[in-house]
Amino acid sequence: MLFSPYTIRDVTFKNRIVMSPMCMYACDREDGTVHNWHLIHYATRAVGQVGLIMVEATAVTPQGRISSRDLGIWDDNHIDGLRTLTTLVHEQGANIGIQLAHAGRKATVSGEIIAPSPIPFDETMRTPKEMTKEDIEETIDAFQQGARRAKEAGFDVIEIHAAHGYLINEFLSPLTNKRTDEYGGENRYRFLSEIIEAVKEVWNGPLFVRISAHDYHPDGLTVKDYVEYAKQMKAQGVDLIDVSSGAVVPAKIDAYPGYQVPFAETIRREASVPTGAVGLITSSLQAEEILRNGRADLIFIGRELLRNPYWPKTAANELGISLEAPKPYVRGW
Ligand SMILES: Cc1cc2nc3c(=O)[nH]c(=O)nc-3n(C[C@H](O)[C@H](O)[C@H](O)COP(=O)(O)O)c2cc1C
Repeated sequence: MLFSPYTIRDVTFKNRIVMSPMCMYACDREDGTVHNWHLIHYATRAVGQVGLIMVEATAVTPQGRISSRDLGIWDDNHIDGLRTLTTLVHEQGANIGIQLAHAGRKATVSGEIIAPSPIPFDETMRTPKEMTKEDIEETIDAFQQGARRAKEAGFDVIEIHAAHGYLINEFLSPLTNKRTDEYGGENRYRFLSEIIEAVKEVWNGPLFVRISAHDYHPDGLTVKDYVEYAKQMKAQGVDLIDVSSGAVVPAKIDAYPGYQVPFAETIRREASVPTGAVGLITSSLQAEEILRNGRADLIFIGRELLRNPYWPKTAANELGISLEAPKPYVRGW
């Protein structure tokens, strides 16, 4: 299963292994352009036979960066570097996606930060400005422009980052969205819904959304709420939900191998939508179990792929599968 192809729309990934989006804070200037370092980092995982490389959270506005070293997609000047990246990864036989992101109240860049409501993340962070209707419209447009640039740069997949307490997640959760207008209360899903619509106007390829399926707070959301959100995403044409959890508010999370898989499984079963599982999945047998039991459709691997860019080869060896050598031919692969 782990090494069987998977097709979404017109794109077929050669296996079910996805490099989970991971910010590397590696831009050497503050303009968000791709650096040679990114080319080496991602292309190495493509040589390592990852099926789909998901590029890290990439900011749709300068103000939406987690840090000043984040990758950006807020300007047409970003397209060339991103196109070099997609070309290199394609040459090595992998698919490549990009995670479009806005950090909201968790942005650490200088200047004003924005959020649905003026509540800081914790006592160390600044109080964000409550977004006006105009801010909301501009941000939705920034996601659309980001999607257009991603298409021009040759990406195969777009993932909207709606997890980990960043801007979209802040709209979804009642802990961070105290608005009384049409984006609050019962309508906390509206902001994400309008972003999905805007992205789909310019993008008809595979569309993923990453969610945090649990707020780990007594007044926050749980996977039950996310099943309802997932049904709406599916109805809007989202192809796969990448299921993570937490970080809307500071919380202590009991993380153990595969701890988020039950969320991916529940959403897959109850919303009838493909899911990706992520979180301390480090062994091929664990990945096979998840896929064979229909708990998720794709396996997102994070830190294990930082430690071992050739993890798919390790996994294939464990499963007794021989992989085609990367090109040009690698002796002893
Ligand atoms: C250094 C680092 C950077 C990360 N950056 C992102 C990111 O840009 N977007 C995102 O959705 N998750 C991000 N994550 C979370 C990972 O994608 C993944 O969900 C998490 O590490 C759990 O998977 P793992 O146990 O396989 O590492 C990051 C994690 C790490 C360790």
